[in-house]
Amino acid sequence: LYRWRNPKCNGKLPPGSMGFPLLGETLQFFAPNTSSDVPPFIRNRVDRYGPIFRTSLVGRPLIVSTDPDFNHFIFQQEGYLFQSWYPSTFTEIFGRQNVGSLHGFMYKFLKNMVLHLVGPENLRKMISEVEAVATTRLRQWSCLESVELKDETASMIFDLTAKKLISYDSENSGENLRENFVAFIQGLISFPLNVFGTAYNKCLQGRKRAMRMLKNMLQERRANPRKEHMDFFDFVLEELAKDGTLLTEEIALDLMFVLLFSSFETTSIAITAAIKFLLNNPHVLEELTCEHEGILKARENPDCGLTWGEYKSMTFTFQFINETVRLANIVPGIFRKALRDIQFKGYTIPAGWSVMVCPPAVHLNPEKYVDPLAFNPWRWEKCELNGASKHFMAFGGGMRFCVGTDFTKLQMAVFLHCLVTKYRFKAIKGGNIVRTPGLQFPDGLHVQIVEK
Ligand code: HEM
Repeated sequence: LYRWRNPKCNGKLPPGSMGFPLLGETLQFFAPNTSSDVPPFIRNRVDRYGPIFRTSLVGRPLIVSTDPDFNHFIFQQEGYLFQSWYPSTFTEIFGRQNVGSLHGFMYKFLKNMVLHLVGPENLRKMISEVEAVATTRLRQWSCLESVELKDETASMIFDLTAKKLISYDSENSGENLRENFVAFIQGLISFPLNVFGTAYNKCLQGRKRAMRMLKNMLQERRANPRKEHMDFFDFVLEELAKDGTLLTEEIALDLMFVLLFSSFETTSIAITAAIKFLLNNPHVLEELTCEHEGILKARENPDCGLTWGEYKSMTFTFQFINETVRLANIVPGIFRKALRDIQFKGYTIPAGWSVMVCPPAVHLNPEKYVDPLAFNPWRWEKCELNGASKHFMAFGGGMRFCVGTDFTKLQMAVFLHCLVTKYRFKAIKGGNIVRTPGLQFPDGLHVQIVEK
């Protein structure tokens, strides 16, 4: 018990409690809460121990940071003192000595891939596609009494994203890839008890089935290769054919899984949260509608679709998006591992310990955001809206800054344009905030959408 509570350290550990042996403080950490504020687990410990504290989750020692300087340091030291987490298969395949170089390679591969597929050049071409999808979905939804917004937007965004990244077309596919992701997500940050019926078990099963589908798709593509590189599979097959590549089929499938997951779930939560904020703040809806109606009025040819110039002119919309992701805190924790003993502000973080940067604490800091729980897009007026800072990390920071940010913003802005110019909407039921340490969203928000 003494050793559990006082882990070995060549210096002074940050203060905190390691909880009970093995269990640590896992149960307290997983307790859901319904506030938009900093999770009570974090708030209570910051009050007691200060902005950097230690704890233990699911058997692993963890340092939690709400300190802007330490967060910044962690992001800047990516690959040197800290490393982000990737699915475990590659450690098993390669053994410990190669993990560093493989990790760097995987990161670059993933980043280049996303930039190829949904980077600036392709985004321009994508506007009309996103507009067409949003228009069709909204028309369908307006024929229904009400829609469960989170699920419907997730299905819309998944179709858009999976089509871009892996040419997956849900309508022409027998098995439903998204359903497997849903099972995976629901148990992603749950207590790791792998027995039939638990969320964790469903999560593992969902991942297994999704991986099997991706594997079949890759094999099909291998049998029918294409000349032009248009999606993730094309790039993977090219890389696999190279001599001396670090990529294996297994790693490629892992990356594909991570990418699909990190792209569609986040964006659909962001859109659902955006609508929830619009419902609660009619004056914001008014300003947003005004901006988008202005775009239509200024258009010379009313039959034309949205243009890149029009998209870039949506100043208030970009402020609105930033405020949405600040308050929604879609990614509640960003995890790293310390590669060696690290000294910071008099504390020592032992090598091998996990570190969690806590964006909600940063985004709800009253010293940086006046009245932090108020939804106020105007607070972003004249602020830099792209990139990250010590006080804004909804899309991460440093080397690992989200490569899908522009794609997400485009999808959100175009969807909002279609919504506010043609439809009215009202809440029918649900929509309370339910937060767990995993992904979080307004729970079961049903809205009715009617044509103007
Ligand atoms: C609202 C939407 C989104 C949010 C809030 C979000 C958030 C984040 C955050 C916080 C990180 C940093 C993770 C870390 O440092 O460990 C990240 C990285 C990343 N995101 Fe996003 N993201 C969003 C949308 C997307 C989309 C649409 C894509 C792909 C098309 C995407 C692909 C990625 C990739 C590839 C990384 C880098 C992963 C790595 O370096 O290991 N994200 N995102």
